[in-house]
Amino acid sequence: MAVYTDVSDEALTAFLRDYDLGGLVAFRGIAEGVENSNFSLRTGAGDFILTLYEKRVDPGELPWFIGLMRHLAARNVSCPLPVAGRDGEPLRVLNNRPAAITTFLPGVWPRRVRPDHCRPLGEALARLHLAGRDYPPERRNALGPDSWRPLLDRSRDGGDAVQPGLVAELDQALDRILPAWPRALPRGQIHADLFPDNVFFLQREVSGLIDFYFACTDLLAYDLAVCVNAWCFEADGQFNVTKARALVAGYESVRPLGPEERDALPVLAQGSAIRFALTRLFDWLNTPPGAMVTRKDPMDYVRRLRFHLAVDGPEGYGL
Ligand SMILES: Nc1ncnc2c1ncn2[C@@H]1O[C@H](COP(=O)(O)OP(=O)(O)O)[C@@H](O)[C@H]1O
Ligand SMILES: N[C@@H](CCOP(=O)(O)O)C(=O)O
Repeated sequence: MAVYTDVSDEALTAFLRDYDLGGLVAFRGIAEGVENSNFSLRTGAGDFILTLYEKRVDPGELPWFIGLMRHLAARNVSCPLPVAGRDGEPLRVLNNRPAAITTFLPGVWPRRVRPDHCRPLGEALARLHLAGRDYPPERRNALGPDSWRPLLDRSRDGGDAVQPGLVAELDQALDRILPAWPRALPRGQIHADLFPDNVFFLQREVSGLIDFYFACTDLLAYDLAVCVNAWCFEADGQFNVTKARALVAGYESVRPLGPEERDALPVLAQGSAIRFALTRLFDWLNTPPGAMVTRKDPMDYVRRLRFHLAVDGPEGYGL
């Protein structure tokens, strides 16, 4: 997480009076992350995470996210469990922001992804998809294909300063991706942002999945394509086929892909790459000065996009 909104000790102490968590013991902002303000919190009852929801989270949708995390946790997916206040309500307001306390998950996210992270990741992703099947409420993917051109429009003015010709390149990619986008693949609840910094490991096994605030109801195989992008490229931009094979094998050991899902992987990976290129580009141009946040380079995802646009079929991913 980042910290966009500061919280004073006094405000936090008053906030905690609505919970049965004992007194405040320690509290600090977490610099990692991009979207919301997060704090690590220790009280008499143990360790927790305090989240203040920021710009991209619609407060009206928070009950959907809270409900999904509760649903998944009840089905043995290790994810943050929202903690209710004394009135039974997990969602409150702090410093004029919607806020929630969730359980702290043990584990460490991989700073350097190895092939042996990818199989357990694939298994965990597929388990999440299966556990989400009986969570009935739907949430539209606000960062799905219909949002990509409008998102690019919002970066049209500054985009070419990041790299000359970038806006035209992204326009052309959208001209190709949008008409080819598959609409009839299996759908369900997806995480939609399962990057390494959202997956904790302990002793080579996945110990926790965090950051469900992009989760939505969309194509299950799109979630796998997000992971191909986030886990299967090296720092120098090279695609690592061994990681991709391990990721897909782990996924299929729990939920086999249909042939139409495999065939769609290239376009799903193109779409996922442009989605992250576009949000990173927007943030690159619009992050408020002084925010405790590290901007992410949109070009990392433009380079992945170029790779996927050159792939013909699932064979390009070693499948
Ligand atoms: N439930 C949790 N348990 C342990 N650490 C957490 C938890 N939630 C968040 N964190 C810490 O906060 C960091 C950023 O969280 P994240 O949800 O990715 O933020 P953002 O939504 O801003 O991207 C994580 O890398 C981790 O260090
Ligand atoms: N994963 C996204 C940014 C969202 O940040 P997260 O910390 O919520 O995962 C990216 O890398 O562009």
